[in-house]
Amino acid sequence: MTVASPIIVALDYSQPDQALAMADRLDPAKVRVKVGKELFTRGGPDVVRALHDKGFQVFLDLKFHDIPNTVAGAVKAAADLGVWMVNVHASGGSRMMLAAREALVGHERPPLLIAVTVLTSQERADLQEIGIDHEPEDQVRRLAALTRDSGLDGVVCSAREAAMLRAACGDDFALVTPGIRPAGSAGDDQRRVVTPPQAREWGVDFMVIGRPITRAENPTAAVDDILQSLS
Ligand SMILES: O=c1ccn([C@@H]2O[C@H](COP(=O)(O)O)[C@@H](O)[C@H]2O)c(=O)[nH]1
Repeated sequence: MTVASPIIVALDYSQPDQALAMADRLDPAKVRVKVGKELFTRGGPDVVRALHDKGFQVFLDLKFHDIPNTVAGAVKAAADLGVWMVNVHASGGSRMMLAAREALVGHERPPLLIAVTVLTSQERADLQEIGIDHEPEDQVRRLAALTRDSGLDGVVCSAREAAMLRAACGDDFALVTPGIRPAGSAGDDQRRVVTPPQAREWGVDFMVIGRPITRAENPTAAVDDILQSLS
């Protein structure tokens, strides 16, 4: 299935049935879906298989961050599950990312392998309390360069950093951006937020969108409205 749209819907549910019911209201020709920590911990690989059976490409967002050997094994397991994209934390360092990359060499259908830079829920004060004394943008720049030099396919960042990273890392480096909020919608726990049209203008490849779609009265219409705002 070729999906032209940049939207990845975050299926953050406590019950696999709820996630699959939401998937039934979405069109795999219009969106991809994301399985994160809560849903995967509840539903395991079966929920990913069920989404594949419904025709969706799946971003497995487990943000692996561990010693190189452990992360390599986890990334290989994700590839064996047939996911479209998987991620690690760039702050795990280059040896960890190189091991993850290496784990996919020769795989029949390797997923895109990307790394999280600075969570979109974090701002300067959050970095400061863990000993990082500079702006999120500077930390994102540093971790994106490490990710690119480790041979990964792209990063998770805020769309606020997309134009800078596009210039620094080139056109083939995937920019995957959560923290997307249509104008007027609640920011929730996100801090570095951007509207869909602005994200598009700043050059993102994929927009991860959860609550503005999954908690909308009509999720199908919410997707169509966002797509319309991008056309
Ligand atoms: O930096 C990051 C990395 C991942 N996420 C994930 O994206 C979605 C966003 O959901 P919303 O409901 O649209 O806020 C969520 O699953 C996060 O785990 C992120 O937000 N920021």
